[in-house]
Amino acid sequence: MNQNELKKAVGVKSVDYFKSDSVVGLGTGSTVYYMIEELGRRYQAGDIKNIVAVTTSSRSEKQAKSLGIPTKDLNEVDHIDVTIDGADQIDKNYQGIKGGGAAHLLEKMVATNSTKNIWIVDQSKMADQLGSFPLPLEVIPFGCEKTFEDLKKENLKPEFRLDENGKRVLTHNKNYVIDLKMGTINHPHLLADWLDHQVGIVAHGLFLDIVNTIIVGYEDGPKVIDNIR
Ligand SMILES: O=C[C@H](O)[C@H](O)[C@H](O)COP(=O)(O)O
Repeated sequence: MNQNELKKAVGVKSVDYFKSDSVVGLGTGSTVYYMIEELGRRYQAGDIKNIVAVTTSSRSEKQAKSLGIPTKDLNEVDHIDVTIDGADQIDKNYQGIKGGGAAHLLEKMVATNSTKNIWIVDQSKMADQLGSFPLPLEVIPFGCEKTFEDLKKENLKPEFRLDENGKRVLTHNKNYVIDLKMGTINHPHLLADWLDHQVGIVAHGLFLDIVNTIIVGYEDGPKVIDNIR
């Protein structure tokens, strides 16, 4: 199986966790794409009824709407029952890095308002330690060079994320993305705490103590890691 087939297998399987009469959270990314496609199929077939979806990007919102899945803003629901999202890297303690697609601010807000969080990944995302995947930050443009210098002083190896035209990538909220390319993150909680206290950083991609279930795509089929918390 190639990587896309592994992503599709976990995306399709994950929809078993969505139930009728619920509020569902839809993450972002190439793995989530397959999940939303399958959710649309089951919704149209009437196998899943009476749901409303809160999305984490305009991409996922557009896809959900194109399949007829009703959507609402996070402000319009009192909670989300189950959110299914992708991840960029997951360590042996099931902590994660997200934001490879620059959607981590909305994803974190949706995740922290969800009763249950499920991540769907192919096997290449599983690692002993976090950090070989660069850690994304969303930073406000105001004073961003100062923010950048502060990160540099801490030896966090910051780089502004650029698009194919060499322009700084803009997030949904028109902020910049800085990727930290420090290689290995030895103390994710300490780093998350420090980043949480930097004023110009709106969100970082460390998703710690959040996930409840992970579905990993292997050659011999998806494996579910359940009851993580
Ligand atoms: O910002 C993007 C999100 O955090 C994605 O969920 C993450 O990058 C994984 O995406 P993919 O399934 O495409 O690897």
